[in-house]
Amino acid sequence: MEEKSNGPKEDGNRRTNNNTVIPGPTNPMVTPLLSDLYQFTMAYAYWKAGKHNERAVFDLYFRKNPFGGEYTIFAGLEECIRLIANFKFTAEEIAFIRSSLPKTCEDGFYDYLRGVDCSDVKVYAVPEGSVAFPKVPLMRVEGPIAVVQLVETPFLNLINYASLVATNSARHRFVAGKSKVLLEFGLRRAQGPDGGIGASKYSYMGGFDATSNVEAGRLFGIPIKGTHSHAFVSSFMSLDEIMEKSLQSRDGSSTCEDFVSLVQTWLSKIKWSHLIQGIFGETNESELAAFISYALAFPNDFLALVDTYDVMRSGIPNFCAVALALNDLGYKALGIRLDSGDLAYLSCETRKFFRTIEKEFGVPDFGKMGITASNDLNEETLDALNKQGHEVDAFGIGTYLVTCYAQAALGCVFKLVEINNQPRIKLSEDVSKVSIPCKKRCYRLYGKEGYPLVDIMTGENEPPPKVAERILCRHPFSESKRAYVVPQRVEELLKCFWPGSSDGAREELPSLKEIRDRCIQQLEQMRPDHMRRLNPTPYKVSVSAKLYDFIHFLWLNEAPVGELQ
Ligand SMILES: Nc1ncnc2c1ncn2[C@@H]1O[C@H](COP(=O)(O)OP(=O)(O)OP(=O)(O)O)[C@@H](O)[C@H]1O
Ligand SMILES: O=P(O)(O)OC[C@H]1O[C@H](OP(=O)(O)OP(=O)(O)O)[C@H](O)[C@@H]1O
Ligand SMILES: O=C(O)c1cccnc1
Ligand SMILES: [Mg+2]
Repeated sequence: MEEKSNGPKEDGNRRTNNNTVIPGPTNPMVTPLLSDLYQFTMAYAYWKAGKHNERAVFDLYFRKNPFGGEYTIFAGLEECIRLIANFKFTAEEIAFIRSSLPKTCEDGFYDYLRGVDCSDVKVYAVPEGSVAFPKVPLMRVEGPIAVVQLVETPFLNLINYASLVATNSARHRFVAGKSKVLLEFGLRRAQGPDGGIGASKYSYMGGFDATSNVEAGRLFGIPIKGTHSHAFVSSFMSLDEIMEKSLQSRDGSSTCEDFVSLVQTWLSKIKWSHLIQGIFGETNESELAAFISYALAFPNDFLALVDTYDVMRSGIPNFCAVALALNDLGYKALGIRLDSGDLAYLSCETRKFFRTIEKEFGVPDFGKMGITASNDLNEETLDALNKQGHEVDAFGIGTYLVTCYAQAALGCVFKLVEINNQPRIKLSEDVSKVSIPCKKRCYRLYGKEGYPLVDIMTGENEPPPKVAERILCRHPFSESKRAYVVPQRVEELLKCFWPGSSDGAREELPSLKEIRDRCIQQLEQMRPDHMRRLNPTPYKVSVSAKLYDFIHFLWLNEAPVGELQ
């Protein structure tokens, strides 16, 4: 009989050497089989050649920042650590691999796979939520070559979209400005369930405030927020539909028996008021019925979608009538949502209307009523709205954010940089695709004004850059590009997040909120010219003089000399 399961622990979660439990990946589809077939065929060929336990070092990095920008947010690390902490093939998985590889593959390989885990693997990484730059390793994965290659594909899968959408979120936040509320509304348009969950998690990490995705709220503790849809408004036909018309005052001291009449009285007062007279005539009654019903359901959280029929002639006056009636009973309405039309113009007109109400009826703060806008928003439309001037307090953003419409993928790669202590290089006609060999250390050097100046990679055994000591930073491939830097602060970038079963210390996995705070803090400390949307200044990524010389020595060594006939 086949053994039932050889998973790590009865509860499926792996206990680490410092005895904390690291749960499995959030998505149960993330298993050791969530990899490319070629990782398994190579594993077999390594095993057959007796090479499978050779010690390899791989770097995971990207070559170019996304969205035409000059920075990237690193995200997805925790899910990678969850995968390797629990990396173990089940009997069923091994049976499937056996059925998928050629019959000629020897049984010993499957015995080997049965014993594979990541206790001999080490993962060094930049903390999740960090601002990161091209070519600098986001992760360095060391271990037996066959095992490390098996995790290449899931690691890239877990990092690429996560980092792309976190960066997209940070870019939307940058344009919207700190004071605006950003709501992620993308679940319905996301690339499947995992795309939707990932979008909510990593948009929050990148600086969004909340999501409409309830499951993401449950899984990650992200604040969940929402309004209502046009369907709710158009489902009502008339005020006669409202059967239960009473509403208790907020403090419970009295009850308004006919809230509908109270609203109608207010609508009439608004219509004939001195400052508003003539702006609107008859509003849409079915819309009013929808608003009243929503207010009766949520007197403390009343919010209305005002663009189903006509924003200024119906939605806004109807909303104000309900909000004023609620105000009589001690409740404070939250505001409105605009989902079509010219959002700059409509938000300004709406604000004027609210201020007029405040003045006319002496209701404090009515002019500050919340205005949410949505409808195919993206970086460009946010920028256009800013330039025109608008009165929106919160933006609901879906499709463009979660699908990363402006750029399909980040393009992180996983490259072998060392095997059995021998540095390896991958050459290319395209210099930007030449890999940087060696097991490396990476540092961020900060200048006098507190901004990061340059990232520098050195060989593993080189002495680290020191504060107040001049160091030569060289472009990895361009001979003439170099600069001396005297750092005021030196930050080592790669930290050990998975020491395997070795005694090394392991960085704790921070909460999502802590990662988000780190991300926001890191973005704030960047020099503004790296962050601007139009022609941002590239951030410098460099290597030490010693590593530079070694790269070029290896390059010459590995590149065949051409022959001219
Ligand atoms: N002031 C503005 N400046 C720039 N873009 C805007 C402005 N206001 C709205 N937009 C954007 O313009 C687009 C308008 O979409 P569209 O032309 O489909 O009209 P709509 O308002 O959605 O109409 P509909 O009533 O059919 O829903 C949206 O992407 C929206 O984000
Ligand atoms: O526009 P997005 O950035 O994707 O944000 C989410 C959108 O989803 C909802 O409506 P939906 O698009 O389903 O219908 P509608 O366009 O007809 O309002 C909502 O009203 C937003 O407009
Ligand atoms: O709550 C909302 O307003 C919402 C949620 C998802 C998509 N569009 C809007
Ligand atoms: Mg839409």
